[in-house]
Amino acid sequence: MAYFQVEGGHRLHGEITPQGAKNEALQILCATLLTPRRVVVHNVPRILDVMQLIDLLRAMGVEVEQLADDTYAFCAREIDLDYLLTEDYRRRCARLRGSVMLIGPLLARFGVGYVPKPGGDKIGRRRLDTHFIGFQKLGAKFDFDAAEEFFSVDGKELCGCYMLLDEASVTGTANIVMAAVMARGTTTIYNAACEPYVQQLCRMLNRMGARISGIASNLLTIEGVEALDGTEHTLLPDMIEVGSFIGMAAMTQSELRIKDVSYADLGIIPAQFARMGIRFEQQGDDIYIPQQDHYGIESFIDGSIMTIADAPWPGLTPDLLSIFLVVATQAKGSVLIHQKMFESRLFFVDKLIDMGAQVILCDPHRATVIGHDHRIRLRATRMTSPDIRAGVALLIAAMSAEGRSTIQNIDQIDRGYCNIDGRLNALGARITRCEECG
Ligand SMILES: CC(=O)N[C@H]1[C@@H](OP(=O)(O)OP(=O)(O)OC[C@H]2O[C@@H](n3ccc(=O)[nH]c3=O)[C@H](O)[C@@H]2O)O[C@H](CO)[C@@H](O)[C@@H]1O
Ligand SMILES: C=C(OP(=O)(O)O)C(=O)O
Repeated sequence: MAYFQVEGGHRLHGEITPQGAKNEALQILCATLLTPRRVVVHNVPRILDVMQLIDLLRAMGVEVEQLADDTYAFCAREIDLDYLLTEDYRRRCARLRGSVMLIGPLLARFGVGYVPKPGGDKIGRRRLDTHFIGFQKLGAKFDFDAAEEFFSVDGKELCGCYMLLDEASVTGTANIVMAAVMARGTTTIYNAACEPYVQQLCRMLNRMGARISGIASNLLTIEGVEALDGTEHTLLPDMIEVGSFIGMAAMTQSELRIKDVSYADLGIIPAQFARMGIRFEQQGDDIYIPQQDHYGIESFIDGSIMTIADAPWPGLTPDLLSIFLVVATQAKGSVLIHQKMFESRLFFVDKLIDMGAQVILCDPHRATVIGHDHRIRLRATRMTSPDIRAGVALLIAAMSAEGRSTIQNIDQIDRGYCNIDGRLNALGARITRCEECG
């Protein structure tokens, strides 16, 4: 199993371009199943989750052609529906969360969809009720084989309707939208997730001939059409990578330019880093972070300790809270990190505590961090990456620490960050990828 050895204490300098967005890529690649025509996707990140989904599509019968380093053409002329009942399909789906979004397009186009319990980060309960209640509202029959952990939906004639989602699930909204684009009549989805990646999906579907309005709001209206055409689509830069790099620059006291971030799509993320006291400038579509010896966390106006909490878009994405937490360990001041959506995502703080960080895990959802203001450095240690974002948070901690740290289970990091060691070493980091057990 591969691991990283990280020599801490080296400042970064230079510029870095974020990869295409992982979570958008997973939606967009699934949407290629909606048409027998060719769909070309640009800015595809070479990360484990995306490569595994591409392989899975290929195994289902999709013709996949790599046109350039980051550009792929997909043509789902024929799909082998029998393959969906094989052990190989189950095994591949179980490797990533995004596989759950195969079911909406399959249902729309072929009247059936199957998916085993999808993979992804083990960060707490990750229910799929929203997805399947939505399909049922459209008229599909739903079955869950609890012993096999296998979901099936069946519905040859989907019918548009009004639905109020029980939660603004990101993949749930994407899945239901994809199922509804070719349903008969009009579907209205209230309490829809509206983050930029869902917006991007809806815009791509409209370019393919779908009729979706209300994009960027939580009320989507979809008028069903007979069939969809091919298109070309470019993925947005990954906002979680952008946030990870802002945090990394602050924590390692580095000067960094993050190129082409699509600033308008970052929502509240820059403002939240500013509240941590991190200075940066928007320059064109870049974010420039000057070298800073100290950053001080703001208090609330009434003087109380600030809370950084996640919320459905346009609130702060839960995927950045691990980064905020690690950055706070070297800030001046205190902050409460409140991870509301996932209940098992903060346990990695034990490792930060081993490294000398002042963190109190109040309960599985909340941690209080008292920053060292760079007066005490973290100590290197040996750790394991429990999930993709905690993995990068630990990498940031190791890069700022005194001495040489080891991070195991880096497959978790590779799931979502493309060649992270190579790209950071080009900026002055000292990360060595080792292939055997360390
Ligand atoms: C492949 C992919 O795109 N994964 C992302 C997607 O996962 P995913 O689509 O699986 O996440 P959901 O949006 O369904 O829900 C995330 C968690 O938040 C809870 N929840 C959600 C909405 C809400 O209004 N209230 C609430 O409590 C859910 O119960 C669940 O525990 O969105 C998550 C939330 O941004 C991100 O962390 C994941 O990186
Ligand atoms: C939770 C995440 O991913 P996934 O939904 O793919 O597990 C993430 O990207 O932070």
